Amino acid sequence: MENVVELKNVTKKFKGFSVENINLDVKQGFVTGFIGANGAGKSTTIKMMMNLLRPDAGEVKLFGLDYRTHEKEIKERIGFVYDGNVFFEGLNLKDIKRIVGPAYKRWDNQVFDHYIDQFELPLNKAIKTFSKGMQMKASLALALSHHAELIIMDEPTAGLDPIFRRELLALLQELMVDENRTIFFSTHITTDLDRIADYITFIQSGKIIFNRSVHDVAENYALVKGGTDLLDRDTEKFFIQVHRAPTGFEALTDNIKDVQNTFGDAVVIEKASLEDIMYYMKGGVHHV
Ligand SMILES: Nc1ncnc2c1ncn2[C@@H]1O[C@H](COP(=O)(O)OP(=O)(O)OP(=O)(O)O)[C@@H](O)[C@H]1O
Repeated sequence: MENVVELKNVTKKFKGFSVENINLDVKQGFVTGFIGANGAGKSTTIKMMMNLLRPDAGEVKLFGLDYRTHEKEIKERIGFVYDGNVFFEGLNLKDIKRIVGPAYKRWDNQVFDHYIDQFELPLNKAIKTFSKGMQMKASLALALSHHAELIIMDEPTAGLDPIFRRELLALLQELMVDENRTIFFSTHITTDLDRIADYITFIQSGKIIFNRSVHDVAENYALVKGGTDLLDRDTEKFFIQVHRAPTGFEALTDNIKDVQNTFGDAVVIEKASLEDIMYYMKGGVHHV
């Protein structure tokens, strides 16, 4: 299986925060969702993928190529969507089409017009008058109009109303009919990922905790509920984090087999959602 993005031992240090020694492969032909708490390092990682930030150490490769020698070729093949305003504020979409289009070899006016129409965006109004959601749509229309193989998005659903959010997810699914296409996007709305993601990358405090298929995540993690009398030094080792309440405990495990063998019917084992996993792993992964 080919990787369209490869980060090898990538480190970026800021004052008070660093992305440490990240290794991350993004697989071609799949949708990967990038999750993590506020300030976990998602945007920093994405910026390094886009060469908007240079790592202090390590290697960043897109399509097996290095930005130092193939920047233009790499950028031709990526569609980038992010929250910040990428456009000159005074310009309208007609101007932007005229300016951005010729910069790409595979720019397709017809596709651009199609999305502008579908997203109901005005061509003649200055971008600065657009709402946040409209700006995101405009950014998306531009990213989709040059037949990009890899779509990288930093929180594309932020600021979108629930209806358009669903439409966007349906659109992304349609795009994936092209088997060579890859989508990598960060989000806080983990239910978006239930709909379309094949892989989940989870970052916490600048470290990649896992990069696994949705199936693997579902198979490996579970929520366990039971009476606190079941907990002792030995049994607590099965859990990543335990929350105690007067009515009993609730815990996340990545060791479902041992939990089943030890507790049998004395506990309830439930599917852990991505939110559950993020919540219980907050503050670091440590077996209690
Ligand atoms: N240019 C910079 N200079 C100094 N610190 C920075 C810089 N860019 C990011 N940081 C810090 O790095 C940390 C990670 O930020 P980042 O934007 O990557 O997080 P994130 O996971 O995208 O968060 P959010 O979900 O809130 O968007 C934060 O503590 C932020 O303050």
